[in-house]
Amino acid sequence: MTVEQMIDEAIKAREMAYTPYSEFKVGAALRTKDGEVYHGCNIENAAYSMCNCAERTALFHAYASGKRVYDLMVVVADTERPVSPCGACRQVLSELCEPDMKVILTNLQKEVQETTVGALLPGAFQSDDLTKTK
Ligand SMILES: O=c1ccn([C@H]2C[C@H](O)[C@@H](CO)O2)c(=O)[nH]1
Ligand SMILES: [Zn+2]
Repeated sequence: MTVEQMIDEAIKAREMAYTPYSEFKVGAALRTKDGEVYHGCNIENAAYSMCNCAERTALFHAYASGKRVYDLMVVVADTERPVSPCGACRQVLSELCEPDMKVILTNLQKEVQETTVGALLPGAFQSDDLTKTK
């Protein structure tokens, strides 16, 4: 699937969002190395801290389906500039995706900002940071 098709997939995924509190819909499309596409949308909750972002929905869907290697995520929202992923999603992406994986941030006008997982969160907390002194 091309980048242009992936953007359209993320736009379609956005329509599935459940956002009664923020009314801010976000969509994500994650392409696996073997060419499959997993969709995500944000899903909110009356207990606000339980809201799950589109990026994590897509990644957890792919991971739970047994897919482990990804080469592109597209994220879209109805924003003036390409949408900016939150810190929690940057952290989760840095755990489960390669640092050089491409991430395309966009909006409904299809203005594109291209970045990578590593560039989104330099200095991410990683498993080797769990090493204790004794
Ligand atoms: O990159 C982003 C930014 C925000 N949200 C969601 C979380 C919440 O449901 C709403 C407002 O923050 O948008 C995402 O899904 N992805
Ligand atoms: Zn997020």
